[in-house]
Amino acid sequence: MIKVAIAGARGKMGIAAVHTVMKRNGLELVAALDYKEVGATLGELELFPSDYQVPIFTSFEELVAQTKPDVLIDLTSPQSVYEHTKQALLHKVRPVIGTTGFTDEQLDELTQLAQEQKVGCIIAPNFALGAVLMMKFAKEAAKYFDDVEIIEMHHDKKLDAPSGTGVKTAQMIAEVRQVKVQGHPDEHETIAGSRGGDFDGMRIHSVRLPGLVAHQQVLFGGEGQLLTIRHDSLNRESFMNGIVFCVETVVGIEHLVYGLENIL
Ligand SMILES: NC(=O)C1=CN([C@@H]2O[C@H](COP(=O)(O)OP(=O)(O)OC[C@H]3O[C@@H](n4cnc5c(N)ncnc54)[C@H](OP(=O)(O)O)[C@@H]3O)[C@@H](O)[C@H]2O)C=CC1
Ligand SMILES: O=C(O)C1=N[C@H](C(=O)O)C[C@H](O)C1
Repeated sequence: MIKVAIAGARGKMGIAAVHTVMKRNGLELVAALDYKEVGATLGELELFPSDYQVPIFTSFEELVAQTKPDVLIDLTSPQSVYEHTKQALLHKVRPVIGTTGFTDEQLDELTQLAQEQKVGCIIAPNFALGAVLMMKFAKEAAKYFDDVEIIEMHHDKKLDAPSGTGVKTAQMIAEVRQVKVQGHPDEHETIAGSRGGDFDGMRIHSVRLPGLVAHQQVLFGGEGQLLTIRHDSLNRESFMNGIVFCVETVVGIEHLVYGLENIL
């Protein structure tokens, strides 16, 4: 039995993850980590059935001492995720991280820490299988098309831009594409930001609208042709198989993995 703790259990992703872990054979939800006092157990919150007698902690040290989790799933916010991941690694609790918004420096530090601690850690900018395939296909296409624009579209409650998936897509493409400044060399923005974020000359555009969940198009342009690779997550269930896969995988590794494409 893998003992799991969840940070962010009250959130959109957290609620779905709590139900997923509670129902999954071989996983046991032993604790929730919150930053404010919201109740003694998840079952006391209106969000969950009353028989979800999972204790809620605001102190990670107490959570570890009392419930001894094997894995911490983090689905919180860009502000808290780095510290949660670091604390988990220091306590030898394996992090499975869905929260996005890491800086490159933070990823480097956590990679090093996981190595030193010999503790498995998975940071997955996107848990949905289709999104991982979209990124892989985009990397393949970029070998042949070096003009590319990424359009990521999310619900309007999202805190970080560009999305973790948008950044990861650009990073994967950059592994096979030379830096190239796109568009007209003399182009000029009459409204700042019109051409999107610049990643090695690729442009990333972030759309935020109520009604959206998580969507991305990667557009490649060539002489007389366009190639569009698109993925849509229509609900948060689309991420749950990936979370379970990561929890079951992270207990068998001793280093940090950034991106599901490296372990699928
Ligand atoms: N990797 C993937 O496949 C996916 C990743 N995500 C990412 O997951 C994260 C969460 O997304 P989502 O569920 O939509 O966001 P929500 O805002 O719905 O949920 C986040 C939850 O975390 C809580 N929270 C904030 N800070 C802390 C903290 N320090 N400790 C414990 N809980 C905390 C919030 O509480 P409160 O509101 O009271 O502050 C909230 O309940 C985002 O970074 C998002 O980008 C989302 C979907 C898929
Ligand atoms: O905030 C979200 O919703 C999502 N966040 C992740 C990201 O930033 O890429 C994954 C998915 O796109 C949903």
